[in-house]
Amino acid sequence: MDHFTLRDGVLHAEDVPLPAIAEAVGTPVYVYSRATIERHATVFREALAPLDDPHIAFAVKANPNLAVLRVLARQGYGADVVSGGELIRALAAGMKPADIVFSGVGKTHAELEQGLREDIGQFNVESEEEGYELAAIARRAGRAARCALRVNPDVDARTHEKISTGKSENKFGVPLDRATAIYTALAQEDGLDMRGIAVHIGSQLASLEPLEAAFAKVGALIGELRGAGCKVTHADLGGGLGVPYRAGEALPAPAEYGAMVARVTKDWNVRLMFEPGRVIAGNAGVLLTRVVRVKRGLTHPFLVVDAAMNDLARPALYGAWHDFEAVEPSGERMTAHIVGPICETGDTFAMDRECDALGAGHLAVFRTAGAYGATMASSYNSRGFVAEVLVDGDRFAVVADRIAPSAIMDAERMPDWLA
Ligand SMILES: Cc1ncc(COP(=O)(O)O)c(C=O)c1O
Ligand SMILES: N[C@@H](CCCC[NH3+])C(=O)O
Repeated sequence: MDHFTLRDGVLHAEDVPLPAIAEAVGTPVYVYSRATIERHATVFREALAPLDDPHIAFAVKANPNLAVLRVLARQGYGADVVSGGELIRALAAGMKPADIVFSGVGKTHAELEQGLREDIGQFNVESEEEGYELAAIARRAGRAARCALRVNPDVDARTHEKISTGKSENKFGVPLDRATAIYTALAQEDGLDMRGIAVHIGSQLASLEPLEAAFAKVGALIGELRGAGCKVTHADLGGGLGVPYRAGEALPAPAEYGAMVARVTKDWNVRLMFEPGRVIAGNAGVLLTRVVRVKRGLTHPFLVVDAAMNDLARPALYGAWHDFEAVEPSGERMTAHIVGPICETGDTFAMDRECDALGAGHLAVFRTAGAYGATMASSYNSRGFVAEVLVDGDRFAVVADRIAPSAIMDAERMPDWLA
């Protein structure tokens, strides 16, 4: 359930009519609902109630907006970060260093130093090479970095190939059959406190089976590691739960996920950690856009909207579906190609889509845009960066300014030799 509903024929975010936001901030603009974020945070936490003191780290990549992170920090959430930039954001939003997990296959030397300096809770080490580099940095600082070893369980997550991370051909983690040797070797390093295993097989998972298969392999590995004399006190089970992108789509509920995790991990005797992203933020946001014009097409009209692939990349990147609705539906329907203004055919949100009838100047939303939306924006075609708004009851605030093309140009320099 989300808090974007029609009231008196006008789509609202909580108690705020979306036309009021378009009027005040312009379009395109992302609109997030605080109540929905909090509800999802609560639902996910409650789904893990059968577990003993789970640690939940929001995957910052899904929505790194500072205000969104602050809402989650107040819910007791930590952060899963994958860059120095995300680490700075999580700290700025009020997340405690101890509640931060640093994932990522390409942490630079500087990022490893930064994580250590901030004394973050855990590094999810993705290779033997990274482990030795981190150990050397930590030793020099007279410290021991708390680490989990991320394993690649070679499980097909049955999601889009570009967001699948747990197959042996994917770059993430170390192969399971080498994990015990690597863990044992890294555990000898003075600079490392090897304390657990991490796994994350992909995003937008529509079924629990691949997760269960991956977790079962982690369970066996934990047994093997302990048999080899290693300490294992933590297991990070990543994120990945899918969300409905189409009204009525059935996906595993967080409670089913929690029950499965409790069943599979009951004898592990570790502190479990989680890195949910999309399931918290996805349906907590919409992208509000205005129809620029309706252009006659061969089969159907083109609805040219003022949002584009630079604002919401998922349809262009993954062929992803986002429900599209009028803000003030007339009751009439149409079939249209929904496109942005960018000079690429890929700047297409939907082809042959049946939707509310819309005309030039009308407002509409792409739903389920709260995760992997604004965070993946670019300024392609010199369009500037999209604005973001957070709604809280009957009030709203701009939580990210629209960055104008001229401001982006300000960061560019003309070399002397072209002056
Ligand atoms: C390491 C890691 N953790 C967590 C996530 C969050 O995934 P999701 O948004 O699907 O929950 C991702 C993204 O897939 C990831 O790569
Ligand atoms: N960007 C992807 C998700 C990537 C998950 C990152 N590990 C999407 O929009 O679906």
